[in-house]
Amino acid sequence: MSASIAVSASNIRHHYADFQALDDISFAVERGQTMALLGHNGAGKSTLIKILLGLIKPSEGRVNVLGKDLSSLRNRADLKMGYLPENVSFYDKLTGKEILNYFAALKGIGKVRVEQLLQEFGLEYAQDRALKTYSKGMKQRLGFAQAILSRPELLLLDEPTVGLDPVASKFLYSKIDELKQQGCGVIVCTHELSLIENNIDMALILAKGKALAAGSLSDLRAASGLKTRLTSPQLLEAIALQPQLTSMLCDDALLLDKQQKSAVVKLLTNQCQLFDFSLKEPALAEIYHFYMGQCAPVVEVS
Ligand SMILES: Nc1ncnc2c1ncn2[C@@H]1O[C@H](COP(=O)(O)OP(=O)(O)OP(=O)(O)O)[C@@H](O)[C@H]1O
Repeated sequence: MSASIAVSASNIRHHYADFQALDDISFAVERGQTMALLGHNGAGKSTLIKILLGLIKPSEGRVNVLGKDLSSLRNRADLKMGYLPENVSFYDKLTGKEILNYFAALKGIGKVRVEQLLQEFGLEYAQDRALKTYSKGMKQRLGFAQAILSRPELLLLDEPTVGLDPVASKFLYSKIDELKQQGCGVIVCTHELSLIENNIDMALILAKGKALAAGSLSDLRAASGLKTRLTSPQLLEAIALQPQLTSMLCDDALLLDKQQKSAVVKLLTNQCQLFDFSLKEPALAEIYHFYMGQCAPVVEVS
């Protein structure tokens, strides 16, 4: 196992009684990389997170966290792993500082780190207030501070920005980026595709317990065959000069596959003197919907 791998899962299967929640899931996240864990409700994301945390044992398969095989590990607490659950819920009569001090004591971490985090997350002013007086964003920042108390080398985040305003979300992603730069591997489970798009290196898309796709964003984009959109205010004039482009026109854009892209850009700049154009690669949401469309419809049973 390479030392650069933060977490890897090999051929994970899990069933609850006779229901198969995960079917042959494999992936690896390197240190310094962020992987988005995506999928519909009930796809198996939380089950996978619980397996990575060692909270449930997979029916089959192996998990390696920071170079250690989870199944043979005696004390999971020794692993430098942080976790932010979907709904941060701490005892709300305690103050922010008491909560962090409580977790710090459990993990054998000194109070200086708590003070540093309260300051870093802009919670110093509210540190002596009971949690019940905190806003959603403040609770989330406190939850995130708790998750990184032990300076984790692997961080698992379940819907870290749900319900947060854009500034608060940006702040959390800037913190995630700092951790990445320090070599932390990060897995983010989220439905907020447009928000996470610029903050991830790879994605694992689950549907009904199976991996529909896994890899870097550019690999997923290429494998999907989704096209790049080229738009320009002078597009119609250019097409009048180069009528062979008409077949690529859809609505107000040229839809280009990987092979066509550089040839068309060359044609537009050299032959049509068109320099005012923009290229838009398929967004993560389009890629996600493309792969979801490959599997049979997901029926949600309540
Ligand atoms: N303890 C359990 N016992 C039986 N079935 C379970 C249990 N936990 C989860 N499941 C089932 O396993 C499947 C996957 O659930 P999981 O919570 O992992 O999905 P998810 O992708 O996290 O969904 P969501 O996005 O809604 O949180 C679902 O069909 C769920 O009903």
